[in-house]
Amino acid sequence: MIIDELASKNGHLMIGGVDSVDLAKKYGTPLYVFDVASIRSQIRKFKLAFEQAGLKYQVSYASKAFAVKAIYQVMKQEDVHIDVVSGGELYTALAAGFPSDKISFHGNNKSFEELEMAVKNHVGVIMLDNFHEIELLARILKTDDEKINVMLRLTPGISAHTHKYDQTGQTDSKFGFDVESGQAKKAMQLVLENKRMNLLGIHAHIGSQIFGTQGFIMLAKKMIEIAKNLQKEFNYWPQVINLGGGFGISYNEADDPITAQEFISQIANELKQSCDDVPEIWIEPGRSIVGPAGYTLYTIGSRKDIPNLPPYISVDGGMGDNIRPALYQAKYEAVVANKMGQENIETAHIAGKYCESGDILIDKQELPETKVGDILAILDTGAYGYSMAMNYNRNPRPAVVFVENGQDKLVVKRENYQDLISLDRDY
Ligand SMILES: Cc1ncc(COP(=O)(O)O)c(C=O)c1O
Ligand SMILES: N[C@@H](CCCC[NH3+])C(=O)O
Repeated sequence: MIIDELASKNGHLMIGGVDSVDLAKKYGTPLYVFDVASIRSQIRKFKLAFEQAGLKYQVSYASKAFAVKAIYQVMKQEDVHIDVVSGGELYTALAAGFPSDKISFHGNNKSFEELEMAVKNHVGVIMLDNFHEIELLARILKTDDEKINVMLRLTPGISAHTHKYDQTGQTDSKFGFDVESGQAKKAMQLVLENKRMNLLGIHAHIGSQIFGTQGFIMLAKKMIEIAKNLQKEFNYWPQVINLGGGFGISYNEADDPITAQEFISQIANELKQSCDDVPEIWIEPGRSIVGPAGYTLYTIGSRKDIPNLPPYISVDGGMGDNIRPALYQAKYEAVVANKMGQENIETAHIAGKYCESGDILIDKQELPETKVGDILAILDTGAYGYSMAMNYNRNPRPAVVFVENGQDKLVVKRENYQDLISLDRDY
C-alpha cells in the first residue's frame, strides 16, 4: 500500500468509505479492518487477466491467509474456488455455506479423519501430498461410486527468492512428491491404478511473497516438461495444471510486486509455446487477495525515550495479532489514523505489549507528534494476521470488521477473558 494513496477525511484515515477512528471507538482496539471492495477488485483482476490471456482457468483462494466464515462468503459471491489445509478450515468453509465442489483440500499430513471428512462432504479435489495419504484415501474409498478427484502436489526443484520459511518448491521441502528422484512417477502410477481416484492433474507451489515472474515462468515450463514425461510413461495428459500461489504484495516502499496481468500474460505465453493442448491453469493466491485489504488499528500507549536512540512507542496489540515481523522479519508501514497529513517529526520503534523483546511490530516508523490514545493503523495486514493470531500472555484475539460502500459490519467478535478460560478445567 502506498501511503500517499490512502484516503483521508478531516485528517482521519478512511477505509472503504468509513472513518477508521470511528471504527476504533465503536469496536475498540486492536481491531482488524478489511476493505471488501479491495478483495473483490483483486479477484476480478486475476480473472480478467486469464480471460485476456485466453486460458481456461480457475482462481482458488488460499484460505490459510485469512479463514473466517465471512471471507468464505465473499469468495462464494465472487464465484471462485478456495483451498483449505485442515479439517478446521474445511469445517469453517462448509459452515459458511461455501459449495464443497469448489474446495481443494491441501496439507502435508492430512489425517484419516480429515480425508474422510473431505470425502463425505464431496470436496472438489484432494491434493495428495505423500504416499501415506494415497494409502489412507484408498482405504476410505470403499466402493466404486465413492470416486473422488485428486491432484498430485509435486516438488519441482525450484527455489523461490523469498524468506526461507516461505519457500516450498525446492527439493529439500516437506511438501509434495519429489520429481527428481522418481517419487512423482511412482505416485502417478498408484493413483492411475486406483479407479476410485480421478486424477485431475498436477500441482506445485514454489513459495510465498515472491516478486518477479521468473520463478513462475520456470515453474510453468517445468510442469509442462513433467506432463510430457508422464504422457510418454502413462499416456496421461493433465486436465489441470495448478501453479499454486505466492504472488508478492507491497508491504513497504522497497517491495515491487508484479501485477496479475503481467504474471498471467507471461505464463500464458510460456505455456502456449511449450505445448499445443494447454491444460486448464489454476492458481491459488492467498496473500495477494486479502493482504492489501487489511488494516490493523491499535491505540498508542506508553512511550520510552532513550538518549540518542529512537523511542519505543507501544501499542495495545503486537505479536499475538501479527506474528510476521517476529517470525519472518516482515516489514510493515503505519500511519497515525487520527493525524493523517501531519508532518512527521521522528522515527520510532513500534512495540507490541507482549512479554518478548522481539515483539516489535515496526522497527523504524516515521511518525508525526503522537500522544497516548492516538490510533495507529498498520497497513497491509490482511493476510496471515488474524489467521496466525494467538493468545500468548492470555491476550484475547481482536475483532474483525468488514467495510464496504461506507458501511461497517462486525464479522468476528473480539475474544473476552471468559473465552480465554472456556476450555480450561479445574484440577
Ligand atoms: C499450496 C499453497 N497454495 C497457495 C498458498 C498461498 O500463498 P500466498 O498467500 O503467498 O499466495 C500457499 C501458501 O504458501 C500454499 O502452501
Ligand atoms: N504464513 C506465511 C505464508 C505461508 C507460507 C507457507 N505456505 C506468511 O505469513 O508469509
